Formats: sequence, structure tokens, C-alpha cells
Amino acid sequence: MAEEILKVEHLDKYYGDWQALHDINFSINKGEVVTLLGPSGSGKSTLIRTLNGLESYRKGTIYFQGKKVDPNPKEWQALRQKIGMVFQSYDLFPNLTVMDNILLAPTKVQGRDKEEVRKEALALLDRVELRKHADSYPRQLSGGQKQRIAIVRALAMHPELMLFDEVTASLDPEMVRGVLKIIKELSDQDHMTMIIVTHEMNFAAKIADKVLFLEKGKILEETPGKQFFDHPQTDRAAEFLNSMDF
Ligand SMILES: Nc1ncnc2c1ncn2[C@@H]1O[C@H](COP(=O)(O)OP(=O)(O)OP(=O)(O)O)[C@@H](O)[C@H]1O
Repeated sequence: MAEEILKVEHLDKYYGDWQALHDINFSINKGEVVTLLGPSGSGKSTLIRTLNGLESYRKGTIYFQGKKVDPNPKEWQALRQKIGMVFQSYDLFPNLTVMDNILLAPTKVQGRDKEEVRKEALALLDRVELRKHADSYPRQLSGGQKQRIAIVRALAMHPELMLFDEVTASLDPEMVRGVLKIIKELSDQDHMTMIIVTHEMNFAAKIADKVLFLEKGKILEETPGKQFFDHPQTDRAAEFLNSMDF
């Protein structure tokens, strides 16, 4: 039977008095890719950030690998070691080299052996074709290179789940393809479990096992990937795909 990595039940999220997410329910199994799609402001980033404990939630339950997550910050801190996240803004430490950015959490937070992690980091850097930049600083890299490093940094923690929040949104078009190729390989070759927020519809159509289409903080439809792009169930999703020139 498929192993369930994450399950969300009846999740409500408020910013002050205003409700940003309404009764969110879904689950993701090991090796699956879920993409969150929807118009601007529909709550995609809010949802993915909540799944990493970066946003608190008022009601609902999150289960990680079958275990109910206590929504206190300490529990999330521990869990975040198993959940890798990559942001639109890279969030690399500017005063650390590429290698030190990658080594920091596995050695300091996970307490792993530095030499062992360094070897692994070099192999990952090879994979994203950036080994020669191991001693560079983030400011010396292009946006696309920084984003590939941010992915490597998350992978070095050996995550059970990877979250990608619009990771190509700040990149020049020629940089986008290299980053998306790496994410696709993580799915095809490593069978990484991933939740992806993206505005790249062609990419989403290629990678998604399941699409959650959000509007106004609600999941309007949950559909297998191919079916969503061929035959969306709702008029709103069809309009959305049209508006994205898909
Ligand atoms: N920190 C915050 N405080 C108050 N409101 C917020 C905050 N962050 C987001 N919002 C609001 O929550 C709603 C959902 O925002 P969110 O960024 O999750 O949408 P999104 O679907 O990711 O949009 P986009 O595609 O434009 O990134 C929006 O109305 C936004 O203005």
C-alpha cells in the first residue's frame, strides 16, 4: 500500500480576522507530485507555507508520516528537518560560501559528520553543474544558479518531502528551464515527494500526479494531473488555464 507522507484535514487559516484558507483537505503519498494552481491571491503560498510551519493555523489537523503534528513551534522546528523548502527569493546566507550554505543545517542542526556531508554536497553540486562554484558567494551567482544551490541545500538535509514555492518566478526565462529540469529529475529519478506552487503550466502538466486548484482560499477541484489539463472539472479552472495561454 502507498505510504502517506502528509495529510491535511479541515485546515482553516486566518490573517487577523480575515480567513485566507477554508476547510483544506488533501493528502500526498510517497513519490507523488502535487501542484497547487490557481489565480493570484488564491492562497497557494499561504497553504504551502502552512505545511512547513511557517504560518500558524487556527483549525484543522496536519499528519506527517501518519503522526498528528502538534501545531507548536518546537514540533515544527523538528519536523522542518524532514521537509525541504525552496522559495522564490532563494534565501541563501549572503556571508557564507555555497559550500558553507549547504553544510550549515546538516552539520549544525542534524549533527552529521562534516566530511561526509561535504562529499555528498559535491556530488549534488555536480548534479546541478555548479561544483566549480563551491567556494563562490551567492552574490557571484546568477538567479538560476542561486536557485539550483537552494535546491541542493534543501536536498542535503535528506528531506522526506520537498516544497517549492514559485521558485522560478524571479528568474529570467533562460534560467527557468535549468531549474525546472532539476525538479523534474528529482521526480523521475529520485521519486521525491513534492508539493509545487508554480505559474509554469507546461511544467505543471508534465510533472503533476495531482492538481489542487485553489480559488479564494478553497480547493475548488482536486484532479489527477493529466485529467486537469485535458478536462478540468470546473469552469473556473478552464478559464484559468485559458488565461494562462494553456
Ligand atoms: N502575511 C499576510 N498578512 C495578511 N494577508 C496576507 C498575508 N500573506 C498573504 N495574504 C493574503 O492572503 C491571500 C492569499 O495570498 P497568497 O500569497 O497565499 O496567494 P497566492 O495564491 O500564493 O498568490 P500569488 O500567485 O500572487 O503568489 C491574498 O489575499 C493575500 O493578500
